[in-house]
Amino acid sequence: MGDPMTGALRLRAFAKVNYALEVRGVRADGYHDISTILQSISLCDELEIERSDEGFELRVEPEGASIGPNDKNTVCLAWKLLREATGEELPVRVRLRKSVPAGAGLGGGSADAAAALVGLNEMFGLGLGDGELRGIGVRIGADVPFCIGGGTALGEGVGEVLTPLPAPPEHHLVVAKPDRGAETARIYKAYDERPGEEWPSIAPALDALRAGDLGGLVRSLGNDLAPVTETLVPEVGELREGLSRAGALGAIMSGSGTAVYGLFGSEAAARGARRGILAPFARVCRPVASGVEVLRERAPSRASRRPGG
Ligand SMILES: C[C@@](CO)(OP(=O)(O)O)[C@H](O)COP(=O)(O)OP(=O)(O)OC[C@H]1O[C@@H](n2ccc(N)nc2=O)[C@H](O)[C@@H]1O
Ligand SMILES: Nc1ncnc2c1ncn2[C@@H]1O[C@H](COP(=O)(O)OP(=O)(O)O)[C@@H](O)[C@H]1O
Repeated sequence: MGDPMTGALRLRAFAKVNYALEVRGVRADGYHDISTILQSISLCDELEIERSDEGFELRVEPEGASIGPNDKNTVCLAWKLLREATGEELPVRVRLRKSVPAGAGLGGGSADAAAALVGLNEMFGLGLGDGELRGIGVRIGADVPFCIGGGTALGEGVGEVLTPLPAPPEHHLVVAKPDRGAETARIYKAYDERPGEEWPSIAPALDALRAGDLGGLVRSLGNDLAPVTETLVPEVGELREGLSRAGALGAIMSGSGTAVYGLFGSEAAARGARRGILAPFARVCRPVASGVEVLRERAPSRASRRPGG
């Protein structure tokens, strides 16, 4: 449990990629049952949560980051749900520094919600376990439960039934995104309307991870949603081909897109390839073992302490 007197917390909220994603069927509520292998990556947003006297205040940086209104922000939704679940006031000011592009399939909004849940739980000494946080998180988005723990995991159900997997063999990624994004709901809907021709199964990717076989993982990268997004946003396919030409061992779209990533055996190879990628967003990343990292705790200033808090 965290120190209830903690005045401010800084957290990293790590993005994710999907090494493999298989859509298994549609449920009565319109959501899709999937099997997916999720991996946290070093690309991250940063949150600074500071105690205040009352209510909730959010400042998003850089200003003009097009992620919608503050009251719909996943950080605000996390705060509201946690307040409801615990009956505590949780007065805070949050600064959210975005680096993860939105509409990318990199789970940035989900990661921010996960970091807010973990941070508020710690700051206010709420004592909720990971299972309870995941139960709140799934009400914000299907990827939030994964982002709370992060690392490498198999996601089933709508992505919230999680089984930890071994960390992947060492590699680096170049993650790139065209200007246009994709809306997850629209991509799943277009998937339903599209005739057959699915990529077979995540099983070989699971075997490769369990065997620590990078070549096997590269050969079994796959995503049922990729052909759908690539039809709607042709730049996605062009970027994927660009990454392959630049020397990626394998390249595939993440989640519902429009980000694409390539796998490389070394950081030097990834950096070399990135220089040749003409995309508005292109970063070299590595896999990381957690979804949220608490960076440092600062002693509370007198002004920010609640009486008796
Ligand atoms: C495709 C994936 C793969 O990891 O990631 P992203 O591309 O979003 O990062 C996930 O399945 C997305 O998870 P997430 O983005 O959290 O989804 P949510 O906000 O819960 O849902 C947005 C919308 O997508 C559709 N949806 C989402 C998850 C799922 N298993 N089936 C669905 O049909 C629903 O129409 C839902 O209203
Ligand atoms: N903190 C947030 N960061 C990013 N997007 C957010 C956030 N809060 C709400 N959103 C909204 O959610 C949408 C999807 O979030 P995003 O991080 O892009 O997820 P995806 O992994 O589906 O690409 C965004 O386009 C934006 O409108």
